[in-house]
Amino acid sequence: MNAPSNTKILPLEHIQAGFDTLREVKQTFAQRGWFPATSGNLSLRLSADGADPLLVITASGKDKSVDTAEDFLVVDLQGKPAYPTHLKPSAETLLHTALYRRFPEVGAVFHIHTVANNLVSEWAAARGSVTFSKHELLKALQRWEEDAEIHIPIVENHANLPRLAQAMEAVIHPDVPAVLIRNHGVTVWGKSVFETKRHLEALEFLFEYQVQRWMIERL
Ligand SMILES: CSCCC(=O)C(=O)COP(=O)(O)O
Ligand SMILES: [Zn+2]
Repeated sequence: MNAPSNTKILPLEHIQAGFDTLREVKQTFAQRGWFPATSGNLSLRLSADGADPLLVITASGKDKSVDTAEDFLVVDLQGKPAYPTHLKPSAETLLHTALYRRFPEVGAVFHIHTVANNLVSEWAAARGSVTFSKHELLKALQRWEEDAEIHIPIVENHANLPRLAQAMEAVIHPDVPAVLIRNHGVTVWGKSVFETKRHLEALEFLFEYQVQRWMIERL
């Protein structure tokens, strides 16, 4: 772990457990090719009850398919490192902190770039959202009704991160745990690492389904 031994912010074991948890997720997603070209970022809240305003987040610009001692750091809800470190938090930390501030129950936020999520975000950008209905996997997003549907909002890919965070904050809905960023990727959240991973897997399934469906329809 890259935290100095005199860290007073939380028990070191607690921080180490957060690093270990995110490392497992990082390895799983890397094996799926979900972090091309250093893209993607992961974070979790360092307390089960939301009392501690500290997060573990991936360091910026790392090859996320490789494990090193410098993959994660701890930041506060403003995205500032919680202890002196040469590591830089993810360039997209503001997107994570905006979600933790807005939803005290959010325990983890994941962001990945895939061809499928980029294609869907581009295809539906003019509408401002993409809708999925009557899919079994909507249950993984807490939609249990037979005629369930979900609208995933899409924002433009502003290069200015505070602007991108603002755009995302303007469209997030408490019942829809994801935002697509046009030709960039998807940011997904949930109450726990388990729930956020389930949300992301369900959404990536739906994005791939959509892309393959267009291909079939054009045959
Ligand atoms: C080459 S990826 C461009 C930045 C990005 O979109 C991303 O998800 C990764 O940024 P980070 O600073 O978290 O490594
Ligand atoms: Zn990104």
